[in-house]
Amino acid sequence: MPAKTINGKELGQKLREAMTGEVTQLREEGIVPHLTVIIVGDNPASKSYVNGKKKASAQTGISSDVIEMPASVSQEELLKKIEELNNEKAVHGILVQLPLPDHINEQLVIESISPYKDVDGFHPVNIGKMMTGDDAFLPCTPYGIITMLHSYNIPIAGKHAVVLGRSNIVGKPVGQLLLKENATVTYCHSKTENLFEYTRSADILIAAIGKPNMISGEHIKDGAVIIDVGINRKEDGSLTGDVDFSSAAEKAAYITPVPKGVGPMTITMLLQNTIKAAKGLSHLGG
Ligand SMILES: Nc1nc2c(c(=O)[nH]1)N[C@@H](CN(C=O)c1ccc(C(=O)N[C@@H](CCC(=O)O)C(=O)O)cc1)CN2
Repeated sequence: MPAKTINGKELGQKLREAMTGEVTQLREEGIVPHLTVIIVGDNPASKSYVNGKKKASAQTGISSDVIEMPASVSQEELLKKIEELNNEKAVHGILVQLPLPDHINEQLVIESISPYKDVDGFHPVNIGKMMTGDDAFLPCTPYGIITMLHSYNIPIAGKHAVVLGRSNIVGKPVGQLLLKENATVTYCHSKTENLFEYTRSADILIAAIGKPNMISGEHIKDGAVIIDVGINRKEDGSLTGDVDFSSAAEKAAYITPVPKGVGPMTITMLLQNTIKAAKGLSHLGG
């Protein structure tokens, strides 16, 4: 039987509608959740993601603004702006769109954002809390993936989850979140030998390697759950994932498409984190 498609666009939309109620409630209490996004340079993909964040915020009743800085901005100037936003009471969430130009130390920038306003969930304090299972801002893409699995009632406990990729923003954290849900987790990466032996043993396969169509039906187990995090742009401008959708869908039980799979969930979970930040900071008197 062909796989069920996990529609991240539809699910994201449904969750955003539910969030509208939460935001209305906060506004009635005098708290207007506010997200500030900083974008450096003019990478077209980054611009389009930032636009998506702005639109989705407005749709949910979250106020937002975008600070555009030229690619030539100094690291010092960027850090100074973040410091100002850390001290601005009306700003609940701060997000610096990645990637940054080469002359800027990305990790330093991430660490300069207050952990209370780190709605991307990239700050080491939030990463550490996520690892220990404490309350934290979760990185949006991994958070979106776990939300998808829960929403489709896909069992995780006891399953073999194989994560392809070890980036700080997707691979490493999604493995941790799956472990927290009692999956047995294997990380694979560019140096993994006999990679397809692992992919074929996965009950849940997370493909986050950035190689178009690297995984196809022959590389997966019957009845597996396939989560495709790859966003690869083809020459004609269209998008393709790390998974060859049609051959994988013949064998899988569930599969996410690209587009309309994981991507829209990333933005949805950012909104959820911004609401959380607004609630948390208001309790701290901010
Ligand atoms: N500060 C951050 N930078 C980046 C993050 C992040 O979470 N925080 N993630 C990615 C980019 N990203 C969000 O910023 C993102 C990527 C893709 C989508 C999305 O909805 N994709 C659509 C397709 C859109 C298109 O046509 O290009 C989909 O998959 O359906 C949303 C957000 C790197 N940087």
